[in-house]
This record gives sequence, C-alpha cells and structure tokens, in this order.
Amino acid sequence: MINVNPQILTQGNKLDINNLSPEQVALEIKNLNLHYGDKQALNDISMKIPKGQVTAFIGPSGCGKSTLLRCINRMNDLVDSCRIDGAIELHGDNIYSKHVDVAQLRRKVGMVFQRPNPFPKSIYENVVYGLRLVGQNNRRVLDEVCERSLRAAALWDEVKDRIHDSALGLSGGQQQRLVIARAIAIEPEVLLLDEPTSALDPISTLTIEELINDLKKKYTVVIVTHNMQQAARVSDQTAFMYMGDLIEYADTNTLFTTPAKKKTEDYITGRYG
Ligand SMILES: Nc1ncnc2c1ncn2[C@@H]1O[C@H](COP(=O)(O)OP(=O)(O)OP(=O)(O)O)[C@@H](O)[C@H]1O
Repeated sequence: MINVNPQILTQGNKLDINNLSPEQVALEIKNLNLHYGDKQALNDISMKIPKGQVTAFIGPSGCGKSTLLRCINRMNDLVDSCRIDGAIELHGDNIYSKHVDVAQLRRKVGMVFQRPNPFPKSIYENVVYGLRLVGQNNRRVLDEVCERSLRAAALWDEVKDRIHDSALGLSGGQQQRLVIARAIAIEPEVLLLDEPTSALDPISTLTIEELINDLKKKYTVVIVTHNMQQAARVSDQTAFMYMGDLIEYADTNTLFTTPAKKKTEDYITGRYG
C-alpha cells in the first residue's frame, strides 16, 4: 500500500458513492467518450461526484485526468479536433445540451490551473474581475467581495495593506491563492483544480491543501493531482484512471488501503506511473 499515515487521510463525511441520493449529487458524468481527432482519450466514463466534497482524479501521465476535468466546464470546446458524446449533468441539467450558455456555465464551474495566472493588474482588480465583467461597479459591493474572497482564500492577512499593488509582485503560492480568490469571487458551485500545487514549494502546497479542506464547506471541489499523498490528504473520493478508462472510484481511504482492482494496487504501490 502507499505509505500514507491513515491519520492524514481525510475524515470527511463518508458517503457511499454508489448510493447517493439525488440531492447529494453535484455532477453526474454519463457514458462520456472523448476523441481528439482519431484518438480516443476518454472511454465511456460514468461517475457521480458528490456535493460539498473533494473528489480527486489520479493516474499516470496521459491517462486523461485533465481531459476529464476540462470536460466539466467545457474547456475542451476550445480544441478543434475534440469530439465528445455522452452527458455531464450539473444538478440534473446536461451541460452539453444545445441551449447551455457556456459563459454562464463557467461562472458556475470555476477553474484553477497548474501555473498561477494572475492578470497584470492589482490584487483588488484581479479578485473583482468577474464581477466587473457582468457590469458590477458599485465600490462597496466590490470592496466586500474582494475582502470576503481573499479571506476565503486564506490570503487577506498577507495582502490587506497592499491590495492595490500589482498581483505580479506576489509569490507563486500567494498568486495561486489569489487565483482561487478570483474564482470564488463569483460564487461558483464547483471548483476545478488542475494540479494546483505542482508549481509550488512544500509550504505553499500545504497552505493550498488546508485551503481546499475549507473550500469544500461551500463548494464541490474536483482536483487533478499527480501526487498520491496529496490525493490522500485532501480528497474524500478518488478516481483512478488508466489509458482513458475509469478503473476504480471509491472513497479515498478505501482506494488507498484496500483497492479492489489490481491495476489500482499496482499504481498506488508504485509499480508504474
Ligand atoms: N489538445 C489536445 N489535442 C490532442 N491530444 C490531446 C490534447 N490534450 C490531451 N491530449 C491527449 O489526450 C490524452 C490524455 O491527456 P491528458 O492531458 O488528459 O492526460 P493527463 O492524465 O492529465 O496527463 P498529465 O498527468 O501528463 O497531465 C493524452 O494522450 C494526450 O496526449
């Protein structure tokens, strides 16, 4: 088994992910197939992602983790060669239905990438960016949202005296928390995190991991990580993928201690990947 202290495995409310009530489900992926040109990258993926929990996607490089994550806010629409069939339901509504407004969807499903990508603007303007986009210019509202979001992203105390300074002057770890503050300022329902700590030092990584644990009180979080210890530390459920297949999906403790599939066991014990 992977060398993870069981005490750091998350203690979240254990759910039986095979028997979720409709109210417990944030996202349901149904028979999702994805091709890039002739190459199939996701093979008939079906899973339910529970509300208010952290779900991790793990697996070796190229197995399709980021592709699956990007399907959840239709980022793959930007790839010309990409063809998708199947459905992803957000609270029961298929996000791939013809009538869905993709900009609206991305307000509900925010995304944070591997490398922090603050805009070359002040800390304040980064956080309120999404509100300004929808025409909110009331200073009092923007001030409130800015403070609330920076507090929620565990960054307020470090930046409160310089919120009008450039965001580019922040450290990498601070920039990543700023990007998280920017994502939550518009109150999404789901937060997608694509390897959010892979460019960060261990201390910043720990801060972000603690933050993820707080964020799930309000948001459904889905995280892609290369780091199995990280998945074990932050997630309630873990999905193990291999070559476009969803091999095993279980509560994190079970997946890391008593995996049902040989492929999962081989991966978490370091036999490949
Ligand atoms: N834009 C794209 N065009 C064509 N093929 C792509 C594209 N993006 C990903 N792929 C291919 O799809 C497969 C899955 O890639 P994906 O990035 O989802 O894997 P991953 O598990 O996230 O890998 P990693 O851990 O290395 O980031 C790979 O074979 C990859 O080469």
